[in-house]
Amino acid sequence: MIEAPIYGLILAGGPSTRMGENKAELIYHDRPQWAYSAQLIAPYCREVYFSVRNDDQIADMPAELMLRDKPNITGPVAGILAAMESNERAAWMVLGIDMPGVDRALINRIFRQRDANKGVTCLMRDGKAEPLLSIWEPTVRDRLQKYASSGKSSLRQFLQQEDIHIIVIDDAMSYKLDSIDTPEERQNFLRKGRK
Ligand SMILES: Nc1nc2c(ncn2[C@@H]2O[C@H](COP(=O)(O)OP(=O)(O)OP(=O)(O)O)[C@@H](O)[C@H]2O)c(=O)[nH]1
Repeated sequence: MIEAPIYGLILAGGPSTRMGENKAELIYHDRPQWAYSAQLIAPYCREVYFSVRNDDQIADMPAELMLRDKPNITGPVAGILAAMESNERAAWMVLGIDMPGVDRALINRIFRQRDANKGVTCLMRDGKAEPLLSIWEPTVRDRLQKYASSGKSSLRQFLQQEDIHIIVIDDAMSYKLDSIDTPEERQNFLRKGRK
């Protein structure tokens, strides 16, 4: 089987309500998190795009790299579907914008252990699949479209009904996948590298 080429998708379309400022623009590693996330996955991807709800959401982000959400769908599903429909032959490596603990070792692991025969390759921690660091194959598109058009928007729920490839993360490393959603979690992360 010929594996689909991987493109990158940084999910950056959330309203960041709990943080109170756009999580994509926060500085963690000496640069805005959108730029850091893209640099992290770029070596594994043909191109990296940013998934946004509208064009003017994030300062300094190159407009030609923004992929707008599919209308009438809410949440990250709208971004993943828009990407899958923009290039139907691509596999998409998806990374949430609010996971500053994700490092090259984790990206390398999912890339190397990808199973393109399954619809989605996903990391798992604490017994749960983590949809915000995952690889989506083109074969899953139709089912995701149907799922979204029935009004559902939970990525985790979608993954539960799919035959996915799971990569289990060691308990000691699972904190790296934490999303940093509040100012308090951010302060902790900046102080001690975890929330
Ligand atoms: N493209 C796109 N990405 C989204 C959308 N909603 C959330 N995301 C992304 O999905 C990831 C997880 O988002 P959440 O933490 O659930 O939501 P959030 O807006 O970031 O934060 P809250 O408003 O505080 O819940 C982040 O990378 C978000 O940028 C959306 O409607 N469109």
